[in-house]
Amino acid sequence: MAGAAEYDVVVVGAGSTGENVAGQAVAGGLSAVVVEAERVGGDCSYWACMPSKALLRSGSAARAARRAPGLEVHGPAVTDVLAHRDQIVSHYDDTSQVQWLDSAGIDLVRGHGRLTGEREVTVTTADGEEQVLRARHAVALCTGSAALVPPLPGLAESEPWTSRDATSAREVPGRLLVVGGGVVACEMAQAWNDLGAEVTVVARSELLSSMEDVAGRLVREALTEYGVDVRTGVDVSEVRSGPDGIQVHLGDGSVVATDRVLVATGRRPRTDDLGLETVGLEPGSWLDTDDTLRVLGADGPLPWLYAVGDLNHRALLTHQGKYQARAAGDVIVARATGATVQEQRWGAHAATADSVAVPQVVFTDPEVASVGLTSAAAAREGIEVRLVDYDLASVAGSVVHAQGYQGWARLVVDPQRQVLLGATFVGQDVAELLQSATIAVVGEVPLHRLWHAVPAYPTISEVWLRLLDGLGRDTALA
Ligand SMILES: Cc1cc2nc3c(=O)[nH]c(=O)nc-3n(C[C@H](O)[C@H](O)[C@H](O)COP(=O)(O)OP(=O)(O)OC[C@H]3O[C@@H](n4cnc5c(N)ncnc54)[C@H](O)[C@@H]3O)c2cc1C
Ligand SMILES: NC(=O)c1ccc[n+]([C@@H]2O[C@H](COP(=O)([O-])OP(=O)(O)OC[C@H]3O[C@@H](n4cnc5c(N)ncnc54)[C@H](O)[C@@H]3O)[C@@H](O)[C@H]2O)c1
Repeated sequence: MAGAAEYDVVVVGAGSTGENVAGQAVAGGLSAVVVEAERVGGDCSYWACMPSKALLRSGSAARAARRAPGLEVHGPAVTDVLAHRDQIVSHYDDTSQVQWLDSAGIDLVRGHGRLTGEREVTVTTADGEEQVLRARHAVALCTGSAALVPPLPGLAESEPWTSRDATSAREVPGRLLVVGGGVVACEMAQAWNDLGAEVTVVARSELLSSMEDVAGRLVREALTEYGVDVRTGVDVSEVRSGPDGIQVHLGDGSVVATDRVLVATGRRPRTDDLGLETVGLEPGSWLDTDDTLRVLGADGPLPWLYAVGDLNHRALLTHQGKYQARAAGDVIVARATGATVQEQRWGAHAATADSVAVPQVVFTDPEVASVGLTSAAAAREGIEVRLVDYDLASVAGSVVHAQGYQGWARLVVDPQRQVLLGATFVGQDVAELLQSATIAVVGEVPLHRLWHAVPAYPTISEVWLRLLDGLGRDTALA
C-alpha cells in the first residue's frame, strides 16, 4: 500500500457532478483529488444524456423536415446515426475530460473508492493496489446511480438491456420490448423505433406519470402513430427465454414475443460498495442531505461528508447535479476558510431549486418540457392552485413552424401570491421555451409584470400571451 496522500477535498466519482464539485473547490483555493472507477465524465457523457440525445436527434429532425412543405426526406440511416452517437461519446475515450481535470489543477486517482473512516477514502486500483486519501476538510460522494432491475421471474435469464445497453448498442434489435413508462422508456422507445426496431412499451401506469397527465397522453398517442405498441396499466408477470426468442407474459394474460427486453424501471444509488458502514450509514441507501448537500446521519449533518448528484435522490438530472456541485464546492470552501455560509433559501450555498423549480425536457417527439409543480404535485402538497391551459396548435408561431403542429401548454399559478409555481409545454421544439418558465418560477415574477414580457410574433413563445389571456386581463393590475 502506498503512503496516504492528503488533500483539502476528496471527491469520489468523476461524473458531471464530481468534476464540478472538485472544480469549484479548486477555484476557491483548495486542493482536490477525484477518484474514478470507470470513465471521467460519468454516465451523462457515455451512457445517458449525450448518447441518448444523439440517437434521438435524426429521427426528430427527419419528422420536423417532413412537416415543412417542399422537402424530401429519407432516413434516418442507422449506420450514420450510430456513428454520430459514437462521435458524441468520444468513442468511449475520456482523454479530453482528463485534460480538463489537468487544466483545472485537479488530481485524478483511477480505481474504486470506499470510505474507510472519517475523512478517509481508500482506493483499490485495477491491479489491486490500495491508495489511502485523507481529506483535511471534506469528502464528497458523487457516485451516481445505476439501473434498477426488478426481480421479475425469468427477467435476468433473458439478459435484458439496461439504459447503458440501450444507449451503446451497435445493432438494431428486430423486436424490442421496453418495461417501464418513465423518461428512459419513452426516449428509448422513440429512438429505437425511429431506427427500425418493432417496439412494444409495457407500462404499469400512463406514460410519464410524474408529469402532467396530458403530456403522457400526447406522447403515447404520438408513439402509437409512429408504430410503437404502447400498453399502459399492465405489469410484466414473467419472462420466458427459449431458442425462438423471448416471450413476455403480461398481467392481463397476453404474451408478447420479442428479441430483446429493455428494463427502464428507475434507478438505484451506487452506494452499496462505498464503505458507508464505516461511518454509521446504511450501504445501498440513497443519502439524505441538508440543502448544503451535507449527508444527514442519525444526529444531524456530518460536518465533513457531502453527497452530491444522483445518489442523494433530490433530482436525478445532470443539470441539477451540476447546480448542487456549485453550491457544495463553494460551501466547502466557505466552511474551510471561515467565510459566511449562505444556507438560507435561495442563498448561494443552498440547492433550493431542487425542491421548487427542477426543469426537465423529455426528448420524445413531441418534446415535453416542464418545471416546478404539476397540478397533481400541488394537490398532494395541499396547495390550492389555478390552472390555465392552451392548445399550442393555435399559436401563430406553431402554425408557421410545422404543418399539423400538435401541442399543449399549462401554467400552474399561485392565486394568492399571483406567481407561477409550474409550467409544462408539449410539442415540437418546445425545449428552448423552458428556461423562460424556469426564470419566471425561480424569480417569482409577479403575473402583472409577466404581461410586460412581450413574446415576439410569430414565435411559439407567443403561447405565453395566450396563457396570460386565459388568466384574465385583471392579472395585469399591479
Ligand atoms: C438513459 C438516460 C438518459 C438520461 N438523459 C438525461 C438528460 O437528457 N438530461 C439530464 O439532465 N439527465 C439525464 N439523465 C440523468 C443523468 O444521466 C444523471 O442525472 C447524471 O448522469 C448523474 O450524474 P452524477 O455525477 O450524479 O453520476 P454519474 O454520472 O453516474 O457519475 C458517477 C461516477 O462515479 C463513478 N463511481 C461510482 N462508484 C464509484 C466508486 N466507488 N469509486 C470511484 N468511482 C465511482 C462512476 O464510474 C461514475 O463515473 C439520463 C439518465 C439516463 C439513464
Ligand atoms: N431527458 C431527461 O431528462 C432524462 C432522460 C432519461 C432519464 N432521465 C432521468 O433518469 C432517471 C431514470 O429514468 P427512468 O425512466 O429509468 O426512471 P423513472 O423513475 O422516470 O421511471 C420508472 C418507470 O418504471 C415503472 N416501474 C417501476 N418498477 C416497475 C416494475 N417492476 N415493472 C414495471 N414498471 C415499473 C414506473 O412506474 C415508471 O414508469 C429519472 O430520474 C430521469 O429523470 C432523464
